[in-house]
Amino acid sequence: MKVTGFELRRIAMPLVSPFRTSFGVEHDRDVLLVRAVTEDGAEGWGECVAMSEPLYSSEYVDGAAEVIRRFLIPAVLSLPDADPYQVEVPFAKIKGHPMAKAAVQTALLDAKLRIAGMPLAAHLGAVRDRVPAGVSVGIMDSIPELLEAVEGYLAEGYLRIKLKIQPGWDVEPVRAVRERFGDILLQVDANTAYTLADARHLAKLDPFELLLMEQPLPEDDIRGHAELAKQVRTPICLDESITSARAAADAIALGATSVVNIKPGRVGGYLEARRVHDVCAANGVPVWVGGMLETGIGRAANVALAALPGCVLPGDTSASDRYFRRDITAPFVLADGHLAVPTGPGVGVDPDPDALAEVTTATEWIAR
Ligand SMILES: CSCC[C@@H](NC(=O)CCC(=O)O)C(=O)O
Ligand SMILES: [Mg+2]
Repeated sequence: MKVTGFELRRIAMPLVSPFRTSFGVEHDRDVLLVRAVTEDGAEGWGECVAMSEPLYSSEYVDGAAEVIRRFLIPAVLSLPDADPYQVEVPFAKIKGHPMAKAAVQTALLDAKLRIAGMPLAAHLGAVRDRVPAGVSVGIMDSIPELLEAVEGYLAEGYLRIKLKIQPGWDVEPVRAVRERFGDILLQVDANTAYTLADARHLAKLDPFELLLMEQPLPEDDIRGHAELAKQVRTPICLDESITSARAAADAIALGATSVVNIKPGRVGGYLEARRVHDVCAANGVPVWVGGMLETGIGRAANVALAALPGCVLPGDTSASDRYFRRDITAPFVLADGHLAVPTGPGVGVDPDPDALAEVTTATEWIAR
């Protein structure tokens, strides 16, 4: 596949409501989209999930754009065949920047699959045509406000609730949700906000029968998570720590995780995400697909990934209106608590030109 060039397009997507986590509050998404254009006029899209600031991980959107512009696109254009599998060879020489790599690789994968007329879901090995939807609920100013938000999401049909937690906002909100809504599927995500010294406190979550406790400790504290897993009954689920299939294998072998949140941007793309899925499946570790507040482009690809056999838990694959008043693609809409897996070739969705124009803040074309 010969690529003539790439478009880097920045879009500003306001959130329908602030989204608060242990590392900050998001009011809008400054998103970098990558569009690959091939010699015979095909195109493919990839969404870079890096946030505006390096708070979830070390990547941030301006930095990702620079790495894509200066290093990743030249690496692709230097290849005789801009194949998404082949670009992993030169990309491996460039240290880090998985979200930037994922955006470029996904644009190439989308183009390749559109040319072949193959849906991404089929290419990845999907076994379902719809996936159960969970929803991530941010830290709120009060318990009543939290209960109102959870009630709304349950009424919309979400099949699993995830609560963001941090020191000072953990046991009580979980207790309140459990007491109000009974035995719903419920889990928490700390985004690395605790230390091993908090083990006895985190064990206070055990009576609430949570599905999992996501990334309680810093992303590089694998030993700490293995120790914490011996002190709490709630299953530990790693997110930020799982940067590759090898990292997943190591964390599982060391007893640091018994569930894994798969995020293609965090591991460098959908091909590595499938490898993480396969390593976890081989070890009997359940996985689910996480989210980075993606637009319909990234959401479509995540829903395809969530249809793989090892994805046995609802993911953070919510409807478009969880975050956006208007998506840049046809919106993903909840149906009986599920999202339909796109059936079109590639990621299976296309940006609506008018919607895209409305939110575009910058665009640049980078050619051979
Ligand atoms: C701005 S927080 C992004 C990372 C966070 N993502 C979510 O909570 C789900 C977001 C979504 O629904 O896309 C996580 O650590 O899992
Ligand atoms: Mg998380």
